[in-house]
Amino acid sequence: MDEREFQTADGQLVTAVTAAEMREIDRVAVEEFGVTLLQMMENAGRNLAWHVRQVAAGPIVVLAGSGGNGGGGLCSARHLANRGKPVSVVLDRPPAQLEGAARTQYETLDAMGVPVENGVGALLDREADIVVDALVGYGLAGPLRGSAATLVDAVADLDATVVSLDVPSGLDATTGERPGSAVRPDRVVTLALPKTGLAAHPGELFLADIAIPAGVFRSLDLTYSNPFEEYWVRLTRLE
Ligand SMILES: NC(=O)C1=CN([C@@H]2O[C@H](COP(=O)(O)OP(=O)(O)OC[C@H]3O[C@@H](n4cnc5c(N)ncnc54)[C@H](O)[C@@H]3O)[C@@H](O)[C@H]2O)[C@@H](O)CC1
Ligand SMILES: [K+]
Repeated sequence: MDEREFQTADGQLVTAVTAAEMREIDRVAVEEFGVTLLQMMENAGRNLAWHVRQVAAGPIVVLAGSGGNGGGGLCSARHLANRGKPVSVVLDRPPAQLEGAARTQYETLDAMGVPVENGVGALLDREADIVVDALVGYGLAGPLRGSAATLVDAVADLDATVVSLDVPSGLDATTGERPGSAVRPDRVVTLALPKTGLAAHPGELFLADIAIPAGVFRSLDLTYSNPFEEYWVRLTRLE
């Protein structure tokens, strides 16, 4: 497989990475370049919110897990609420079980009065023109389980436009396999570099800038030149 799996509209090649490589990029960004997770997440959430606003008007439901992916989704809910968009959140677990960055994002939403509930009943109770899928990203371990799986199965029965953050929840970011239930989104907003598992994604794919310095990629021997004129760029599979 050609590691430069994707290209921008003007033909620039963009290297795709595995989950392990992306985890290492994140680690080096934080530990060696001093970029914090919350800084990257703010860029992820702001970019994601912009894309959500492009796909439709109407009620938005953000599905969020407890990891970095969920944190990015929760951050996008803040940006959407700040613009007066009708947004609510459904978590895959009770808020008391959130930790770290996802907890930080949740507490801000709670202070803002953005509705946050958990479980599939909360999703089915809501009108959703747009579903933001931020349950699981490259941290997927095995087939989707529990409440995340139930939520993903319920999304398949909704007549809503679905935007996934980074990778569709349930999809293996490296191989593209679906070991169990998985979201089938209309649009994916992937972060920093596309993931190898997105090669077969049939919908729209956008790459969002989370402001990782080029030196991070180069220190890991990845071919990289900044593809961003704005804060995101459309990608297509390299034929
Ligand atoms: N630079 C970074 O590190 C950033 C990462 N971000 C996002 O964070 C993600 C990586 O974060 P994490 O490493 O925390 O991992 P994830 O958030 O991708 O996955 C961890 C979460 O998924 C759940 N999970 C994993 N496997 C599951 C399964 N089989 N069934 C049900 N639930 C399952 C875990 O319980 C946990 O809630 C990326 O995909 C990216 O979208 C962004 O939010 C911003 C910046
Ligand atoms: K996701």
